[in-house]
Amino acid sequence: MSNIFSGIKEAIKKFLSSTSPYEQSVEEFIRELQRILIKSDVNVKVVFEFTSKIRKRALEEKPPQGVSRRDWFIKIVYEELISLLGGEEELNVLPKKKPYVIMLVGVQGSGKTTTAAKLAWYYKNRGYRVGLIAADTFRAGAYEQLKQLAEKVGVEFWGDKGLNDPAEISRKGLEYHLSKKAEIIIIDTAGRHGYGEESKLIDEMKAIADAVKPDEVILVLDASIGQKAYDLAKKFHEATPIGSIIITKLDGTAKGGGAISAIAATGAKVKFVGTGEKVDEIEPFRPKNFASRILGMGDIEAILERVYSTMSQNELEEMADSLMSGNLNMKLIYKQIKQIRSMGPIGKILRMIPGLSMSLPEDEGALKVSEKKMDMWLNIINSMTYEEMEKPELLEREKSRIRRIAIGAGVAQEDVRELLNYYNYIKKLLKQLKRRKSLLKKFGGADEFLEEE
Ligand SMILES: Nc1nc2c(ncn2[C@@H]2O[C@H](COP(=O)(O)OP(=O)(O)OP(=O)(O)O)[C@@H](O)[C@H]2O)c(=O)[nH]1
Repeated sequence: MSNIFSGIKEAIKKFLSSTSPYEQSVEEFIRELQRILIKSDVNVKVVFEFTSKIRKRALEEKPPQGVSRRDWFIKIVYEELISLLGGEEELNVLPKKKPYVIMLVGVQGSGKTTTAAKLAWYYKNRGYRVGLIAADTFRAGAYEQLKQLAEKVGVEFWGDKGLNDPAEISRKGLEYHLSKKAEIIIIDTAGRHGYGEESKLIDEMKAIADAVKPDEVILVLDASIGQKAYDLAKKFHEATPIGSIIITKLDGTAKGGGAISAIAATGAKVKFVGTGEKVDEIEPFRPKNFASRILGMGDIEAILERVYSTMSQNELEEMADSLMSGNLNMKLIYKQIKQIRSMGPIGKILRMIPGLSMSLPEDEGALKVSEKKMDMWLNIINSMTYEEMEKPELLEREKSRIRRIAIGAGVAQEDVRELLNYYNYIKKLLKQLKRRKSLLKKFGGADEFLEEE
């Protein structure tokens, strides 16, 4: 099966093993990528925007020292794919307010009814009181289906088979659930009005939205929807502003490209994905995971790891340089603490300074700081004035500053003093290291000499 997943993986393999010049390999990869995406039902406009971004970056960006252009290119593709899928950030799927009214829209069979129940299950399990409303008056079975699912999940249900105006049903349902103190109310709407009656469906969505003023309209899309997705998403979006998207049936063999187009058409982000028919088969969408899956993470993991570790190595070196240039202040300490989690402790940075690694104390205990303490210290530095950050010595001279900073950061004065001690320790250490380095320089062959020491 040549789908979006296997196709792109194959193209990457070809790109990495190609012996053509870099620019030519990029062009070849891009042409292949366009072909795969269009075949997987991604809208043509979306495809060209996406690939021209990749091409531009691939030709303009210069990889940092130690990273090959081909590895850097893979990183570009990975990042652009994540951005196409909605960006690095995971969406917050919990409601911003209570009560929160969600209206599900989408064409017939996309999985709205099932998804309504899945959402009810998801939120109920996170402690919310959920209510469901059956406002699909077109499909005869929809009412019973949702009612049964509501029972299965164990949430309140509202529907009225005697009514045939979905807006009225929704309004009454909302009243009912509010009287029951529901915190999240989910409305399942119709997906069809009969052949060629699309405009009627869109009018109906508008009427429901007018009646209940939903906090969020979610477009439910079947992953296999195909080329129609882009236009369809646009149409729904014009009637009721789509806040987010749920892609269903991602467990199937769908090509999945249509869903990507819909994301681009609405500018909305994917909130959840459905991965099966059961009510618990729903999960928040993670663009990063999905991008990895498309690219075949196993294959590119080593490359990305190489690129990112070389990048942090370069940053480490930069920091070592600025430490050695002598202007140690709290801003530098702040920056260092912020990066410590991804790069390692200051001891590691100091060890990178050429020729000085051997001069560091064996026991790095004094250089180690717990994560909790790091957060506290960041707080403390944030409570300093710019002048104090530049010249921490001011705190030694005027003790009232310590008190003010402690109050500002909500910590004890002792904690401020401890940070100051750490700062003084690093300062002393740097001074020793510098003296040693200049002495060795004076007598020649410093670096090599030290390395052999
Ligand atoms: N494999 C799989 N099947 C799903 C998923 N979500 C829904 N389905 C199935 O898709 C079919 C249609 O789902 P419904 O929830 O009835 O669709 P609907 O959008 O409410 O349909 P209308 O009421 O006609 O608009 C059902 O057989 C569901 O079991 C999913 O994530 N994975």
